[in-house]
Amino acid sequence: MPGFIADPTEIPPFLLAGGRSSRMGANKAFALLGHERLLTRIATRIGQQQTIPVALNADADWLDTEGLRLVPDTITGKLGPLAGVLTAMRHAAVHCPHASHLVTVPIDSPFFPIDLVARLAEPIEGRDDIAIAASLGRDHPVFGLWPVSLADDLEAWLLADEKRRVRDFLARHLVRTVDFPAIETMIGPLDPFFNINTPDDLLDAGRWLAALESNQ
Ligand SMILES: Nc1nc2c(ncn2[C@@H]2O[C@H](COP(=O)(O)OP(=O)(O)OP(=O)(O)O)[C@@H](O)[C@H]2O)c(=O)[nH]1
Ligand SMILES: [Mg+2]
Repeated sequence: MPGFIADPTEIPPFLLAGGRSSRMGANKAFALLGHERLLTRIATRIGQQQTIPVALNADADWLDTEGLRLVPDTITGKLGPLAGVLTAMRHAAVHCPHASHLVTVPIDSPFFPIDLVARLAEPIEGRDDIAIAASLGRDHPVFGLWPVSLADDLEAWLLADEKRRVRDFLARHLVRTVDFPAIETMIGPLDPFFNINTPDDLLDAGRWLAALESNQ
């Protein structure tokens, strides 16, 4: 029996790339993993699960969006990933008026599960429920299903809460956490939400990619 979300493939997807990449020292979206940019890899990976084109949440001055629709933050000041989530909510409300939820993925986690959206949708029971991913005992709220209905609440909270900790926002709402297992590889278990922040992380990601490719 389908749950509240009848067809997860119809959830609009947003790629969060509005950060500063300060630890990387250069825009992470254009970093190469294997022969591919992170932007290409992540957009393809989330896009192949969804029927609605991927929107790119990034700064308004990006010239190279690989054909993705650019959706800059609706509030200024680089207020963190939830500013991207708010932007996605506002965009979905206008452009996908039938969607109760949208899905976000960050620009820097190249190995996320391909059944991400279907699994996040399973526990949603109502229009105001949030679902986030977890693995190995850690939450990854940048991988989330977010209700369009929470836009005003999120905007008010972002403007009022100086710390803007994601977990403090989540504590105000009903959150379903979906746990994903590690991926077994020749060089050990890989966290599916392995996240690239630094040049060293990018090198590690290259090793994980090679290990995954030899799995196949
Ligand atoms: N829209 C938007 N997205 C953000 C913002 N800050 C971070 N993000 C995104 O949230 C995700 C996780 O952020 P981080 O891993 O800290 O990436 P980052 O902020 O670019 O990198 P650092 O500057 O090194 O912290 C990434 O996909 C970022 O692009 C923001 O102010 N606005
Ligand atoms: Mg950051």
